[in-house]
Amino acid sequence: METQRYGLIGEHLGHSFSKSIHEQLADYTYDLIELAPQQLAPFFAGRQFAALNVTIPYKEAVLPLLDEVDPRAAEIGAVNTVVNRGGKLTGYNTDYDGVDYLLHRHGILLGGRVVMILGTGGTSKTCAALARAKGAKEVLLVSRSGKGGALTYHDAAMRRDVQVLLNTTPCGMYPDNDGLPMDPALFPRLEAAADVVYNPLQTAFVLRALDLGLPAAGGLEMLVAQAKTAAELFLGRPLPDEEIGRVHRRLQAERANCVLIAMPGAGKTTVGGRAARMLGKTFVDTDDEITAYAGRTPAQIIEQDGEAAFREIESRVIAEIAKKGGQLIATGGGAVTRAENMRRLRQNGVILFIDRELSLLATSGRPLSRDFEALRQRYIERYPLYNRYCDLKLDNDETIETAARRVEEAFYAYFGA
Ligand SMILES: Nc1ncnc2c1ncn2[C@@H]1O[C@H](COP(=O)(O)OP(=O)(O)O)[C@@H](O)[C@H]1O
Ligand SMILES: O=C(O)C1=C[C@@H](OP(=O)(O)O)[C@@H](O)[C@H](O)C1
Ligand SMILES: [Mg+2]
Repeated sequence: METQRYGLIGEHLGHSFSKSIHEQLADYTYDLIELAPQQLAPFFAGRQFAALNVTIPYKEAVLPLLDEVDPRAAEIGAVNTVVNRGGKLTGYNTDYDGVDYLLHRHGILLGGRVVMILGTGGTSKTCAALARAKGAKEVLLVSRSGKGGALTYHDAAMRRDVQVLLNTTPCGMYPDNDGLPMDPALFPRLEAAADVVYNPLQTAFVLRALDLGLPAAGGLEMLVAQAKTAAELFLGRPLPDEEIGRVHRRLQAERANCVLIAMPGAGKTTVGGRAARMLGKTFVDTDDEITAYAGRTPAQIIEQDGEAAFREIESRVIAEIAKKGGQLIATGGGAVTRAENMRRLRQNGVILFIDRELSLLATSGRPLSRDFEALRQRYIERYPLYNRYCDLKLDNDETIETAARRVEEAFYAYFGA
């Protein structure tokens, strides 16, 4: 019975999406199997599994424990998939297929290009093998130490000819969400960038490249694509390529935050609470979180310490909230006044502007909306910001229920889920 077991081995698997992905792709049960380093060899010797995925820190360590290694995995020197066929263990590297899919999907070409790869670990080797196979003009590796033929970050920044930039380091990964391994803007000939990090959904690195108008992609599609190839090896039969898109869209809709922006009194809190229930998301109101953090309401902070002090606290609180996924976030009306807030909220979120006419905006309990002229002035200042930062815009000009339904529909439509 035990040899029917499927799953993922690694040291710490708490946050892994692999169980959800595999169980959407196939009908086996997929276990997350945490192993301490000394458990690895006995686990393999026992052979009590049908097939496995392997993650950090065991992708290289499993090599000597296998009977056979697929030539590509051997070339890369890392295995992420093991299949047990009648007691004989064969290792594969489907991360390669995952990166290949990701780049192809986003139209990122490596052939004839100068490709720079940040990091020198297992995924870096996978990307380098792919770049060579695609006929890259040059493959540059970058590491902090600059050992083993890699460039240091300092020297890497001098290379004006880089055309494709790939991040394989954990820089920018949760909870280091502000981390930027390298600024894509340093490279005048850059055509595209990709990041293998998938939490957040769009790293600071990916967002920076997108802001430069370049094609750029985060690692979630790669994760799904490598799982699809692994599932094919597990099952011994092909799965349709469309499965990758289907699972990816669902996973995105599940993980992404739905972020509401709008003028104070436009209905972010009220509509958001209802839309959160419809979307099955955790409702988070940044003003409530500020109250919990500071022990005073936003109105009290503004009255006692002024608006600037409030904005500081608001940014700190938003930075923490924005790191997590699966939430509906109702912001305060002034969140858009700081670009850093919106940059952080974008990492995991889709931004929805729920527009409500100036004359309909609620004003009670809002110190900044006390006199109409002040409110009108803010409306004029902020209206372009809500438009600039939103991915989607909808009107809150009927009932609260209707607005909530519009939020739900727009959010799913955004992901095609
Ligand atoms: N479509 C709507 N119809 C009627 N009242 C609404 C509508 N949208 C919002 N409101 C009301 O406006 C007030 C302000 O809403 P709130 O959610 O607190 O706004 P915000 O969080 O954007 O400041 C609440 O009393 C809410 O019930
Ligand atoms: O617009 C603003 O500057 C503010 C809006 C309020 O939130 P709501 O938009 O939910 O009213 C609250 O964050 C604070 O009073 C400041
Ligand atoms: Mg509110």
